[in-house]
Amino acid sequence: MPIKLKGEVNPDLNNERKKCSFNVEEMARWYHGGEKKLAEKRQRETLFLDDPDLQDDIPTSYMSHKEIYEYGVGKACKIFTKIRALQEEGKGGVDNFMAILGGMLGSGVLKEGNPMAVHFVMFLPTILGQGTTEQQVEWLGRAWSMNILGTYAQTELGHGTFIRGLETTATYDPKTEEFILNSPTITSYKWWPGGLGHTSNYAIVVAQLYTKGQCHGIHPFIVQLRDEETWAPIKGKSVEIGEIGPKLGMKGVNNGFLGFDNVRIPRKNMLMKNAKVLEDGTYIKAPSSVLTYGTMMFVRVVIIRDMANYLSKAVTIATRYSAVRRQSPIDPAKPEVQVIDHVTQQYKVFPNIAKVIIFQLTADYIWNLYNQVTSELDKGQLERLPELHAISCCLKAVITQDASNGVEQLRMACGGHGYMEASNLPNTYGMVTAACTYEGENTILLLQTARYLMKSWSQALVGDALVPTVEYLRDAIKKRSNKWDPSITGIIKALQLVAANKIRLAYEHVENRKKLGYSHEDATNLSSIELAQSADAHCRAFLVQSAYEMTRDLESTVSTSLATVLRQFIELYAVETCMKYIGDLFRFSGLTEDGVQELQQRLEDLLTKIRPNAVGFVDGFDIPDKILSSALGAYDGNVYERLFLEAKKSPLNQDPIPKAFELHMKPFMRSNL
Ligand SMILES: CCCCCCCCCCCCCCCCCCCCCCCC(=O)SCCNC(=O)CCNC(=O)[C@H](O)C(C)(C)COP(=O)(O)OP(=O)(O)OC[C@H]1O[C@@H](n2cnc3c(N)ncnc32)[C@H](O)[C@@H]1OP(=O)(O)O
Ligand SMILES: Cc1cc2nc3c(=O)[nH]c(=O)nc-3n(C[C@H](O)[C@H](O)[C@H](O)COP(=O)(O)OP(=O)(O)OC[C@H]3O[C@@H](n4cnc5c(N)ncnc54)[C@H](O)[C@@H]3O)c2cc1C
Repeated sequence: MPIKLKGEVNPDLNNERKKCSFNVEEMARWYHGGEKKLAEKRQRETLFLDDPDLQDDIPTSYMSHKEIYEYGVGKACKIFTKIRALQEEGKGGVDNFMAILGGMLGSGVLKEGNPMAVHFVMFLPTILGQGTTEQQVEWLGRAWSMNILGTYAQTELGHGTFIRGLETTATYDPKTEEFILNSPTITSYKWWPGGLGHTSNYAIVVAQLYTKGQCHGIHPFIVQLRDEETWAPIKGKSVEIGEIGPKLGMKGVNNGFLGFDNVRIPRKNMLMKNAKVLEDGTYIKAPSSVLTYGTMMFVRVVIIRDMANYLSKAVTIATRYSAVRRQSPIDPAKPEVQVIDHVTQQYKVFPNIAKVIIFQLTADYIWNLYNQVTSELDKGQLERLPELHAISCCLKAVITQDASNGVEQLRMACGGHGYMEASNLPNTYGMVTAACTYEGENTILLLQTARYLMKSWSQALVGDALVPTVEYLRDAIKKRSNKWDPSITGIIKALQLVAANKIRLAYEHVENRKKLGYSHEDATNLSSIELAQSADAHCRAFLVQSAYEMTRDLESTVSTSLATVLRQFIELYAVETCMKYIGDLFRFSGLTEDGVQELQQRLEDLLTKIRPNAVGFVDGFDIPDKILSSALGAYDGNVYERLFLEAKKSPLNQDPIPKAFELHMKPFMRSNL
């Protein structure tokens, strides 16, 4: 019997949708920032997803490495042609880029990643944030219209995290008013930049600046890599360039390597909004050396929404599949149940739905804070930069880690079929887990936050004023333990108390080690497990608190029925966080055994309350099938038919007798007859 799609929605999914107690369209409006934004999102999606030129004729899974790249570049060009047209009509602006470059619409039209993404995510923002007005005039127009394509070349084969240790040199020659770029060692070769391999003809290169025989640390330079007409690497052998080879995921991103042999660039190509080199080689310092790190902060901030997007896709797939999949009766006398009725399955899936909401709210918070602080920086006010750096580092680390764990958990929640590429969960995992490493490896970002927390603790000890994100430390100094209070505000206080005590202990252990004669750096390294954990605890308390505060007036903005379900998810997030940190809560918050049992009961009650709304809730994320790209997660729930249709696409299934039979198996199987 030929397998066809039925054209009907799976009856179990139909029933789920009938059970939903709130209006899904209202949820979509709330989640996407209001009616206007939702309508724009849908228009944009229709424009891209219905374009015949942007359909996937062959799944990329069956393509070679080279084909994936060529196909990706072709699609990227089509995508940006459409974006250009929208710009010309005055539609969309930055929202279009946010959508098309990230894990929602972007991943729907280009599953293996976009080889031109770093052009918009880092090349342009670096020129904007670190170039002078003249440099912006010179470069931004051509870059914005994509007449040149750039990347951000910072990481080297030998150094990614410790960027002060980068080895590429840019030595100023006052005679010609040029910088000479060199890669003195194999470890100094640039390694990793997205699109560097074959897709960019310019790069922001981060290199050690030498002038008048002195090193002034790392600075950004605009360097041409390829001829604009022929695309040949410039000046014969002086630039060595290529791509680094296959990776776990992001297979279409064309990450590259790059080496310099006496490559000369004009003085004006050093980005000089902050530090400067004058004609005679005189170096003028920036108001703060960390301003060079600004682009990294920008990307850490935008990654948060990207993680919410990827997780929302994974959890939509797993929730719908869990409603369609029937396996094992609960009562042996009755039929097999939908797997979503197994409570352990609810525990795998629903907390991940909650995380999407929390991450989305956090993305709004951090984006607003980023915009406030950067507008202050433009006026020369640097006071709030350390706070933004501290909170963005731990949020990037915790949220990428949770999203990555979440996608993997959801893949497993789909059993064997989750392991199929046709589920789109393996590819989603590849995209998300990369974010745990890029833009600052997560452990070192937690340690950056911890560095700030140590300073904040010492300020709290002497009664100095504290910024809002660490204000709770002041109360914790007065009160080291608490009486357990199970309300949400009580949970927030308890999580803050855990964080504050972990910060205190890490601080005391660093200080004790210093008293034993260790240097500050060695004492810090010896205490770094506790330091990283204190930053993690700080971030988790922050996530619950900010979600609670950002939804304080929920009842006045949405219907009671939607507010009720949203509150259930926020409460589930808070309770699940407590259950994960139960040992810490016992240590520091006055939680008792009775309190734990109450939390367990509450967790189970919340799963039961959420159960009838789960499918409706993920429908409210409003993710079109073409973006989900999943046989398991499509709106109609025709899982088995779709899995079959996908399997039929395998090149091996195009011929009933495989070539390998005549070639290898037959001679082998008959050789011992
Ligand atoms: C016109 C333009 C429009 C464009 C529109 C387009 C919009 C696009 C939006 C699209 C959204 C789409 C979704 C996103 C999709 C994502 C796509 C994927 C792209 C992949 C990109 C990946 C790219 C990369 O990975 S680039 C390389 C990144 N590398 C790193 O992150 C390196 C990590 N290392 C470091 O950051 C540092 O080395 C560090 C911090 C670990 C240590 O540095 P250092 O040794 O100098 O510091 P310390 O001694 O520890 O500290 C000194 C001092 O500085 C403070 N500090 C450190 N960093 C910062 C900072 N960034 N900001 C502020 N302050 C900082 C630190 O706290 C210390 O302060 P003290 O006061 O002394 O304590
Ligand atoms: C998919 C992808 C895309 C990328 N795109 C770009 C790009 O466009 N441009 C670019 O310039 N780079 C890019 N990168 C590089 C990326 O930014 C680095 O890989 C990242 O910053 C981590 O650095 P590393 O690889 O040197 O790791 P390492 O620093 O070598 O980390 C190895 C281990 O050492 C630990 N470690 C290192 N230092 C410390 C410390 N101080 N304290 C405690 N532990 C420490 C880490 O925690 C980790 O466990 C990309 C990477 C990936 C995976």
